[in-house]
Amino acid sequence: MRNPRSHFAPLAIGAPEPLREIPVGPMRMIHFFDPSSEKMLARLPDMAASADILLGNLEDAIPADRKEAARAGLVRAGREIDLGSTPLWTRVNALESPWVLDDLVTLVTEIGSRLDVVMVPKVEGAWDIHYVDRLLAQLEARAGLSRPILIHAILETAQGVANVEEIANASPRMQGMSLGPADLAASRRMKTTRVGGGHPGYRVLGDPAGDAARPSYQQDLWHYTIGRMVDACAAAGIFPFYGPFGDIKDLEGCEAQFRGAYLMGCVGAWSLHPGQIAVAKKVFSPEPSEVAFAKRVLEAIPDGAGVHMIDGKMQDDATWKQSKVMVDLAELLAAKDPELAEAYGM
Ligand SMILES: CC(=O)SCCNC(=O)CCNC(=O)[C@H](O)C(C)(C)COP(=O)(O)OP(=O)(O)OC[C@H]1O[C@@H](n2cnc3c(N)ncnc32)[C@H](O)[C@@H]1OP(=O)(O)O
Ligand SMILES: CC(=O)C(=O)O
Ligand SMILES: [Mg+2]
Repeated sequence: MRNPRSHFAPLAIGAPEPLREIPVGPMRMIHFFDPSSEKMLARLPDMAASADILLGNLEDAIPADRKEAARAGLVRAGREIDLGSTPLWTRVNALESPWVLDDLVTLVTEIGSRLDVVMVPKVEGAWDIHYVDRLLAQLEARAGLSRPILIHAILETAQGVANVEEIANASPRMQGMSLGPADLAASRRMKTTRVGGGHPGYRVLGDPAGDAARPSYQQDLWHYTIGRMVDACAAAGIFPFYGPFGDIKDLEGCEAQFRGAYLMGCVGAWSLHPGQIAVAKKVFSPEPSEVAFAKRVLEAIPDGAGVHMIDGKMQDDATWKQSKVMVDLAELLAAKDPELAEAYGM
């Protein structure tokens, strides 16, 4: 941990000042695209209009012989394609890989002023963030950038989960974290072959009750990790995200998995396919009826004090704060989405 007095000092002479607050905008989905694919690049303006965040992926899913093409495609996207105000992120290759140094040097030098966040895979501890932190500062200084590029860590190794709090607090550049259920499953030696979602074998069985069939319920394999991630992120003032749901055609399963994460405190999830954008939008935008109720609570207790009854339910300071979370999110989303503004009466 750095001396608190120097925590917000730039890590290289000439690098921009670290931010005190992480920028907040709609973050319901981080939409992944393959920048080595001409077809996906051609679709980017449409994707930018429908996704909250666009991410050019350079790591897993990009084959070794297309790594350089992907990097070059992302530079082109950042320079030449009009993405409006949609934030542009990247996922660079893993820190031990032969590509990551060129990923960082090229992207910061060529499109550093357009790039909002660098997602770092397989983060194991604060030392990984410190490495990227210092390197980004040096590159930002050389490129003359005026705004720091933020870091988003993927939580996808057992060691990373064990160190989740120190990762969340490793740098003022930390924007947030995503669950990486595929690599995490492998790292933990879980016996699954899926990318996120549940498993029919992971369930609890009710006690025998005579001849009646015993009730049985599937459980969420990711509950524990999401809980740890949400607490670590909230405590550090950064944002937790569910990661990918790999069964592209199972939109119902995707919705259920995203909803569990939303209810537990995640602000968004990844979309790997255009069909998942609508799912994330639906799940991570609060229900109009919940927003209406939350507004009633805020109006009933305008100074956040005392105790009240609304529809038979006790309301006090704590429910006022919950309602504020809901209404603040609704206002943020409504400011950019006329349909939601109407649904929320804002
Ligand atoms: C564990 C992890 O690390 S997850 C993160 C890494 N993985 C990724 O980034 C995967 C990103 N997604 C993809 O590559 C693709 O969506 C796939 C391979 C999963 C499925 O692709 P396809 O089989 O082409 O799907 P499908 O046929 O339904 O695609 C329909 C259209 O959407 C396009 N499309 C598919 N995915 C995307 C995307 N992520 N962004 C933009 N367009 C897309 C296809 O190119 C196709 O376009 P067309 O109609 O002009 O031909
Ligand atoms: C998200 C990711 O990279 C994983 O699940 O492995
Ligand atoms: Mg992974």
